[in-house]
Amino acid sequence: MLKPLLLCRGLLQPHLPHLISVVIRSSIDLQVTALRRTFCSNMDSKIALDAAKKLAARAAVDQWVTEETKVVGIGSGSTIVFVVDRIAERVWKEGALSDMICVPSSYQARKLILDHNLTLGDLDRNCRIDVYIDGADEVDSGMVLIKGGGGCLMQEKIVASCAKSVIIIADYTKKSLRLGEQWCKGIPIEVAPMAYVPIKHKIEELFGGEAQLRIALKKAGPIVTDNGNFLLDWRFVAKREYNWYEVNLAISMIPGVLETGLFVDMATKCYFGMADGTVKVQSR
Ligand SMILES: O=C[C@H](O)[C@H](O)[C@H](O)COP(=O)(O)O
Repeated sequence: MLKPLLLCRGLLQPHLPHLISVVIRSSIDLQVTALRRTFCSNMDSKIALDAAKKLAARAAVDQWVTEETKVVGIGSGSTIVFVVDRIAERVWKEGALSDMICVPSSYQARKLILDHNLTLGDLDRNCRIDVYIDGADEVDSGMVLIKGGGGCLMQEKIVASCAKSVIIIADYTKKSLRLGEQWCKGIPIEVAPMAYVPIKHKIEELFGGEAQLRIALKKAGPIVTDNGNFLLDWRFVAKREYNWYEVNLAISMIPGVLETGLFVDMATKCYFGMADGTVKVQSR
């Protein structure tokens, strides 16, 4: 029994370095193929999602930004980029909307407006907004929104509150029946930095779940919003029935809370770009 084994070892020994390198190489090849596949499927889904966002943005702008629109509020995030692109196309290629003013809801929105050579406004001079357009992280069947996934919510809510109509644009992954079905990162809450610990405990005591300070990826420490504040992401209890109007009110009343990412009774219509190339419109 031992003899054939020893014989086999003796035969294999000179080839061992080559065999080891073949095994390592094929394992690396397998990993590279797996990575390439993940990258390609991520790219595919990014392309599909961007196409859906673009569809929704175009439909919303074409329907809501007309010659009668004098002031438009510009939201923040990745979807709003397609909105500003379409507005700029209408202004610069189609010669439309010549005296329309854009009011930003964030540093990013301000930059988008300036980069597209659109007219920049502000709430001091333009506090009556015809239409506010923005993205959302999730929209439930009652059109309650979660916003702030990208760190912007306070200025968004302020600008939206000055608008006659609030139009939400999103890809199909944002549409859900209940909050938390699609968006699992929690409800963002903007808080005064000195108060984030007591606020965290109060929210958890009142409504369960866990509120976590949002930590920056490329900076040691927390994310700081455009307004110099911190963000808590409150992961609520998925199975619990919440009355979002009351939850929003109660959290807003906690000293140090500056704004919540819960937008209740604000959206007029939501435009969802769907995977099949259509646009679904949801009304309140
Ligand atoms: O903080 C960001 C804003 O509330 C965005 O509007 C929201 O996160 C949706 O962003 P996106 O269009 O990138 O999905």
